[in-house]
Amino acid sequence: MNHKYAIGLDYGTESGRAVLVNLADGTEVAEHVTPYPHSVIDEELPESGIRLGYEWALQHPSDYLEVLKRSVPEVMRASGVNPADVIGIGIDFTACTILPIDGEGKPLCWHPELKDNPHSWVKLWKHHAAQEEANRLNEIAEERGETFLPRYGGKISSEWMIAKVWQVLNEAPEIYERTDRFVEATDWVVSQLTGSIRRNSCTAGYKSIWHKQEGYPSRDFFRSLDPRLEDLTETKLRGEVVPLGSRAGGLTEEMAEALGLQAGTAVAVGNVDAHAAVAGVGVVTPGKLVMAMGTSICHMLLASQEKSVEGMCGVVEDGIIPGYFGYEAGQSAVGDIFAWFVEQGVPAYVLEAAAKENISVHEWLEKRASAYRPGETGLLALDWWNGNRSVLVDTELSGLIVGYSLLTKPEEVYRTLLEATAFGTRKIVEAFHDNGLEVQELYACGGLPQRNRLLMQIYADVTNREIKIADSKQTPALGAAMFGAVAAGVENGGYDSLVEAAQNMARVREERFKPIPENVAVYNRLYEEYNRLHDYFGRGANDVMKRLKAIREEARH
Ligand SMILES: Nc1ncnc2c1ncn2[C@@H]1O[C@H](COP(=O)(O)OP(=O)(O)O)[C@@H](O)[C@H]1O
Ligand SMILES: O=C(CO)[C@@H](O)[C@@H](O)COP(=O)(O)O
Repeated sequence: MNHKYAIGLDYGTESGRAVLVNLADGTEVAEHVTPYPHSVIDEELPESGIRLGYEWALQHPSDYLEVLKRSVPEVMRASGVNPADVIGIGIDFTACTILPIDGEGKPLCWHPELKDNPHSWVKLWKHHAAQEEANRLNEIAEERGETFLPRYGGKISSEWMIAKVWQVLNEAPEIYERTDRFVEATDWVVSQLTGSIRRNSCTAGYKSIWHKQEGYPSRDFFRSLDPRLEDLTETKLRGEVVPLGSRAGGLTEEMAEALGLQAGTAVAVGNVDAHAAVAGVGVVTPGKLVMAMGTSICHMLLASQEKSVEGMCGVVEDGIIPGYFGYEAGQSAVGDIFAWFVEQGVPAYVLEAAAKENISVHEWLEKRASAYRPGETGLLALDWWNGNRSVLVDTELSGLIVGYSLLTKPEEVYRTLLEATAFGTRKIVEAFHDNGLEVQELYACGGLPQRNRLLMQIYADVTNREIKIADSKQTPALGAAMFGAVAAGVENGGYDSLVEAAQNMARVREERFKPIPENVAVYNRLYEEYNRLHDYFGRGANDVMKRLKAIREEARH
């Protein structure tokens, strides 16, 4: 039998990977990861060493091309598959990760005369320096009674397109002026493959306030933000918005040669990592919440109706799986918090003990932390090390741990951080469920479920729900490959619809994490305490976290 294949390209926060997938059953035939040579640029610009502000997070667009040029030929070489049998390519990316480009599609930071200006670079999803713009945008939208606000849980995030673009305008008007278009990185990479820019409906909907029926907010709204933004959507955000699952174009001759594929191979319109993962775990119906668990968590849910839910990131028609309203919520740091603790918070004896046992520090801490019963540490944390995405939508909030004593051990703190992120997820699950969007079961994918069993048991206990785990280690890439297969179409050996692709290609593991009743009971009590802290520090009763940030800013200048 002559098998057909698609390549899924998954662009994460630290690295990008290519996965070659057999379209008959979703088998991942070969995969290759390329760490971004410049990683996350959050302290100083490459070469010039120009210092960046506190909440900045940039990337180098050349790193994205490096992923294509290293990882695609590598999966082709390793698999030995004939390029003629690779019929589609799909891409998923972190979002909202944006860059300013010139009229030829070239990133502004590639221009020697602009590269020393930090605003000419890619702003990564976790760039949080546009909070002032986001606050102002939300105030104005609320005053004007803008109807788009409820679709975004009442607040537009500083992580998203309009706040980031407005920051460029405020702080570097010359860069704004030179920008022909601001584009999502996912659309830019697709344009590098096909030769033309097509904006995808997913990032347009979730991150750029675009609506299938209503389009972008009015000129009047943008003028009320800043008269210079009045024509933003017709100029620097211009471009047809194309539904997810469509074909963006065919691979150019030049790219085909560089990647070892055939020119004309179907390329799907860009997608978001977490969103591609929903198809990747085979969820194509309502009631199943998918958690893409990595440096952050994105929570995705399908429904047949549009409802308002506090603090959700957005509801977009056809935004995840065509035919449904797709809901997204999230936590802006999860694995990142554990990484922070491992890198900054553990004493030397832990590092030595882990090295002696030949396991990672995470594994060492997990093993020790597993010996504790829920509640036994006496500690409780608020998981806001990178602000709060849902349900408070406030990047100015920060982390907190209560209950330290002279006896507190590193593994207890680690366990507390795992638990805090689980409480953050429960808050999101309840926000959906209490607003009439039922959440019956949880599906988990991403790097964390594969690496930390204690974490997954805690999530099952805290949410009191069974969790199914994706079989694939590369679920977003598998999902992206499905979009590639749909872009190619059944006539080329692909699929007619995403539902069909998911039915044939997606898998979850047999093993499930089930809630343990006695743990659930203790976590219910701890969650009440979490909720009290959450509302006290997060809803204005005590803005100490914001005051501390303001004092820090003053001290730094
Ligand atoms: N054993 C572990 N337990 C908990 N977290 C871990 C473990 N190993 C790695 N991590 C965290 O996983 C995160 C990376 O997740 P991954 O899904 O691979 O990346 P991304 O979110 O960039 O796609 C990092 O933040 C890291 O701290
Ligand atoms: O916000 C989104 C999607 O909307 C993510 O791209 C962002 O949180 C980054 O995800 P990762 O943690 O890198 O998987």
